[in-house]
Amino acid sequence: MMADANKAYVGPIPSGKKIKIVFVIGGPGSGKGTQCSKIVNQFGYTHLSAGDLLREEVKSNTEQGTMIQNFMHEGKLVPSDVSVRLLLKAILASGNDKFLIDGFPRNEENREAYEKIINIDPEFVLLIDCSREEMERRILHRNQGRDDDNMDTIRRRFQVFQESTLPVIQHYEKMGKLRRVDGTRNPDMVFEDVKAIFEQLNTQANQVSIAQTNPFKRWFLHLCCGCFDMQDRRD
Ligand SMILES: Nc1ncnc2c1ncn2[C@@H]1O[C@H](COP(=O)(O)OP(=O)(O)O)[C@@H](O)[C@H]1O
Ligand SMILES: Nc1ccn([C@@H]2O[C@H](COP(=O)(O)OP(=O)(O)O)[C@@H](O)[C@H]2O)c(=O)n1
Repeated sequence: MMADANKAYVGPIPSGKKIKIVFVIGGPGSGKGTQCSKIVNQFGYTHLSAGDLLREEVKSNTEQGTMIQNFMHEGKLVPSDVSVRLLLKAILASGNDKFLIDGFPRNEENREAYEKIINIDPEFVLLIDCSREEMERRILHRNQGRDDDNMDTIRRRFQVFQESTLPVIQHYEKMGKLRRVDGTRNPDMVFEDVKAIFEQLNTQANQVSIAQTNPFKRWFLHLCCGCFDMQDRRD
């Protein structure tokens, strides 16, 4: 059988490599990319945008690129095994061990394909909430020359968000993994809330590693937390 370069085998991720994943989801134009670049600057994650990876693939002028372009032009979701394999390839190519996956999963099929192919439990799922009017206004002013930023395609993308992404949101909410921020405010204000969520994750991770590695520090931490507890009660 002829090897097809576009469907070349990728993966799996070496077991034993501890990788952190955070999904960033929200409607089109909610500010996912904008917040991701702030998170990258402050917390050292690698930003992987499913949409950007697909747009890169379109530029390759392959049969797969043309297929992707047709889906994106209509505002439809590209088949999940394509987007998941692009994500896997990008994770493997990066030296980093923590990733923001932006614009993914967008439907249950995306989520299931991810669980089958990559299967790294996300630390949490950041949802950027924004009103439709505000998202529409932002997209129409985005001015990045994207051929899907036109009124007909935007309508279809909103419909996909309502019908296909909401079940994914509900899934992670049930699992206690959803962290929701109000994205209608200005980018710095939104980031204040986003930052607090990531800081909380760091604090939890530090406490776990201290507790695992050093019994004296564990005792000290316990003592401090006890003191802070008492302080709180006094206030
Ligand atoms: N909080 C915000 N307030 C106003 N404009 C914003 C905000 N966040 C992003 N934008 C602008 O809105 C447009 C869409 O943002 P972007 O981050 O590309 O959204 P998404 O990745 O969710 O599609 C961009 O032009 C961006 O500069
Ligand atoms: N998981 C994904 C993400 C994006 N896409 C495609 O990429 C398009 C643009 O997604 P994007 O995340 O770059 O942009 P926004 O729609 O969020 O503004 C979507 O409308 C889909 O056609 C996809 O098929 N599957």
